[in-house]
Amino acid sequence: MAILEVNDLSLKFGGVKALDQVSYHVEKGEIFSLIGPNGAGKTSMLNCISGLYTPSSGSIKFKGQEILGMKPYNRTSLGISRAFQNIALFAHMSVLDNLKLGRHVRMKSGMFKGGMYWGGAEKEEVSHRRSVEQVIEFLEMQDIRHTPVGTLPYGLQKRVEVGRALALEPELILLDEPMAGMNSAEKEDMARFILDMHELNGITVFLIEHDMGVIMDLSDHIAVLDFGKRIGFGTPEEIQKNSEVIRAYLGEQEVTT
Ligand SMILES: Nc1ncnc2c1ncn2[C@@H]1O[C@H](COP(=O)(O)OP(=O)(O)OP(=O)(O)O)[C@@H](O)[C@H]1O
Repeated sequence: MAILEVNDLSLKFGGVKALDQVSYHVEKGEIFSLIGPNGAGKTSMLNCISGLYTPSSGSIKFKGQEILGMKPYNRTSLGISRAFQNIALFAHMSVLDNLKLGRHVRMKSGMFKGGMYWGGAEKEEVSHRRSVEQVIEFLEMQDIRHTPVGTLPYGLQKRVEVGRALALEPELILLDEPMAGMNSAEKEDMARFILDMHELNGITVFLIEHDMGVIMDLSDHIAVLDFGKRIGFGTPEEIQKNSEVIRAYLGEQEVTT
């Protein structure tokens, strides 16, 4: 069953077609990757799914429901969360507080509502805490729980950014280059976390990544963009044999699977 269906999606910036009638679908429970050269439209696609950009035409359905026109926080409530390419955390706050705040600002009771319905807010606080603790354990961040995020090495900051999205308990997690700038040990850890979130927690993973070894190893299906157009869609084997993809992108990449 498709958890996400993107149909004929187009997005324009002035004369630039960032996305040009792109269609594909993501199966529930799979690891799906979107690849392509710099400027191909990958981040723009994530921005359309998470609600930061409004496409000029087309449709995006999550679990059969049209989500275009919905506010980003409503998409989060439905079960979509996102880790940003450029880390979107509060540098002076601890890992724990960043994860808690991530949930507070994106989930039901705001501070005002919390003050009015104390019982509800208290229950919610307990559920925030439980979810955040689970994420800290899952991503092996116990040792750094009280460390200000800004003092952590880059690879760990990326891990906290992924944790912030995971703490929202998504059904679909959007990961924008979660391994960019990491060394190979950090990449291996992140690849393991991605596999575990998918295998142990049944989360559907939507991944943007430039490391083709990682992509070919992890993905169930891949879509390829070039200048805003979809030039390939299939399994890693099919994508590696696709002559248009090889010409536009893979030819210049090192694929070590
Ligand atoms: N807010 C914006 N305003 C104007 N143009 C934009 C905006 N966002 C993206 N674009 C343009 O849309 C096209 C696609 O950019 P996008 O960032 O989505 O590509 P990408 O595949 O994610 O690239 P990269 O791999 O470098 O992150 C580019 O031509 C880019 O300049």
